[in-house]
Amino acid sequence: MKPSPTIGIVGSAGTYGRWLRRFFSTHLGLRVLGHDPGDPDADPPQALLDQADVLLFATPIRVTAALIDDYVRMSAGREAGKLWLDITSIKQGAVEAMLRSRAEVVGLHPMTAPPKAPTMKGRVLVVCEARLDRWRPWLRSLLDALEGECVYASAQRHDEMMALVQAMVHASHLAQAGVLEEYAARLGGLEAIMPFRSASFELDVAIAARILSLNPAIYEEIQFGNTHAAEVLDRLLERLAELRDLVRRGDDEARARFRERFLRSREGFGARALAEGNYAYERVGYLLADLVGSRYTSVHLPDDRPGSLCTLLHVFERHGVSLESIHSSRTPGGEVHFRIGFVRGTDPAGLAAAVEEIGRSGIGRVLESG
Ligand SMILES: NC(=O)c1ccc[n+]([C@@H]2O[C@H](COP(=O)([O-])OP(=O)(O)OC[C@H]3O[C@@H](n4cnc5c(N)ncnc54)[C@H](O)[C@@H]3O)[C@@H](O)[C@H]2O)c1
Ligand SMILES: O=C(O)C(=O)C[C@]1(C(=O)O)C=C[C@@H](O)C=C1
Repeated sequence: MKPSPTIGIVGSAGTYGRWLRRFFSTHLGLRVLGHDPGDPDADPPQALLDQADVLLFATPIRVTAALIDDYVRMSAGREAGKLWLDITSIKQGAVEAMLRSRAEVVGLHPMTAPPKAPTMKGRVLVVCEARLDRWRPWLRSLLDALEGECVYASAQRHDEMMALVQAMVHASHLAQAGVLEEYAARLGGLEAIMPFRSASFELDVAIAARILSLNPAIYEEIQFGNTHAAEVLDRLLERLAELRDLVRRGDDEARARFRERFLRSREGFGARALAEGNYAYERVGYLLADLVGSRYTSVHLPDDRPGSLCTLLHVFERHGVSLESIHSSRTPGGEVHFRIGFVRGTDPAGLAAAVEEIGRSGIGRVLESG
């Protein structure tokens, strides 16, 4: 095992492949080779098999196990002593295929689309250690550098969990999106419904929109490629059908049954999960409320040093502008920015002067102001 291994990424031109290439080369300073039929300048598979100490598969779920089998055949034993990784959303097929090689094998699953940030800080990363020995210290250093919240599981347990965490969640939101589409003609589309939103509705629509915006092949495969998904969908459908039947019946007995069968889930959740979930919801609710506030300024601070936020806030203080909220986020390009909300009745002239000073002095770059 080398301290600075060469990385080979299969699927290097894909959404995650590109993020990983940047992570390994820029963040870790490692040499990276990549193969992808979508990139005419990519390295041939043989170069990866010859030169890469760590081979990582970041390819479409549906083809990954068969592709790994091809690499096992092409590698013909050269992989002994090396480390093979994959990031497929369904782990059993890919991990079993990698185990047919002679390499050490770890399956990874980032529980997020590629972040705008350079690492996985704050995101969950599932780690399936299938055959790990000499590469263990390097894997540890990789996981540390990724800064994700690691959870360890066998590939089978991962897939069982994902039937709940992904297949059920995606299916429920895709079903909601379909119902909203059906009602759209009568009610005037989502634009007509949104003004009536609750925070729950807004979040559910955001989740559906997120799913519908990302790679459709991933969402298809998470339903069709996870052998545990159909059973979870059966359970979900049974619950919904039972609820529908009770609501149609509508008598006191049906209501009592609803309370017992549905609202009693609070006991199953347990006091702690209820309290934590409820608190998380409230925090997100405040965040959503802050983000729709119409008096705000979004500022990127180019000078990443202690005290630069304080300097920015002093500008508002000097111009007599009171802040109501402040949140950090990232632009689609990945730049950290602060969205600052102002109290009702803020003097527009004072605010304009503060915004002007921030831009002119170079303290920050004003991205948006409302
Ligand atoms: N995007 C996400 O949100 C996300 C999150 C977690 C895990 N994943 C997993 O990451 C993997 C890649 O997802 P993605 O979103 O980057 O998909 P993608 O479609 O953007 O990228 C896949 C890449 O694989 C390439 N490819 C196809 N066949 C190949 C072959 N024979 N050899 C080499 N490359 C080949 C494609 O040309 C493409 O560039 C999937 O297994 C997915 O489950 C994705
Ligand atoms: O949209 C996101 O950032 C996601 O979390 C994507 C998501 C998910 O919806 O579960 C989708 C596929 C990946 O396997 C991991 C996570």
